[in-house]
Amino acid sequence: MRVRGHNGARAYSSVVSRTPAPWPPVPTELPEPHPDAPAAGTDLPPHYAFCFGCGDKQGDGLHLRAKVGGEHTIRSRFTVTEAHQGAPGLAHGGLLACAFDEALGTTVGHLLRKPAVTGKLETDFLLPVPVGTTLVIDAHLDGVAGRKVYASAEGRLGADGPVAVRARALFVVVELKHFLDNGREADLRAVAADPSLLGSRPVELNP
Ligand SMILES: CCCCCCCC/C=C\CCCCCCCC(=O)SCCNC(=O)CCNC(=O)[C@H](O)C(C)(C)COP(=O)(O)OP(=O)(O)OC[C@H]1O[C@@H](n2cnc3c(N)ncnc32)[C@H](O)[C@@H]1OP(=O)(O)O
Repeated sequence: MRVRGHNGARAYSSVVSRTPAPWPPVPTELPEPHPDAPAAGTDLPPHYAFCFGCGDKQGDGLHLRAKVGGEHTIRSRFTVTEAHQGAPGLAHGGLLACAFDEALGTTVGHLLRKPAVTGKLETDFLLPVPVGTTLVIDAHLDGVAGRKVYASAEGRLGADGPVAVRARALFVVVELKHFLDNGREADLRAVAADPSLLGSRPVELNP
């Protein structure tokens, strides 16, 4: 969207501007790591076996794998397959956004040890990502303001390659009730019957 400033000069809304808005957009605090947060170097299990981002039981999913980097960072990887194409031989942008949603959500969930959902997700696609590429995503917890959690990430074409995608997101901390009230009953029952479907959430689900 193009808008005009008070002086008549052309200005662009943040939707199309390449000049990043201040981030985080509100004053935040960076919390101490949660005492139960996994240590640096820990390989994280998929959080849900049927998750499109990380689940083992989701055939054409992204199968993202994550490892804790430091107090406020997690590194994730996924390899683009033929099932992830948008244009011939190139990753679909929406699937890349999904990978960042997963990588950022994993960072928030594991480092804060609180359930949170994506409220807003913004992506900058800087380079095409070919099929066969392993995208290496470094995600950072940037700050917390009440229930709002801000996180950002950059994804490289291989560990030492150029940055192809950047993302910034707002997650909102929710009660577990959010999932119980809104999830499909059959899926909640399946999880209650087989808690191993949830990789890292030691809670009882008894719908
Ligand atoms: C014991 C636990 C242990 C944990 C262990 C962790 C291991 C797990 C590891 C891994 C985790 C998973 C990784 C998965 C990653 C993928 C995640 C997804 O894709 S989630 C699916 C997509 N997202 C949705 O479906 C949300 C749908 N939206 C909603 O349900 C609501 O809108 C919700 C909850 C986001 C907010 O609703 P309200 O009624 O609760 O709260 P309101 O007051 O509206 O918002 C709270 C604050 O946030 C701001 N806000 C909300 N949405 C906003 C937006 N889009 N833009 C800007 N601000 C927003 C509001 O302005 C408000 O701010 P003010 O407190 O007033 O300052």
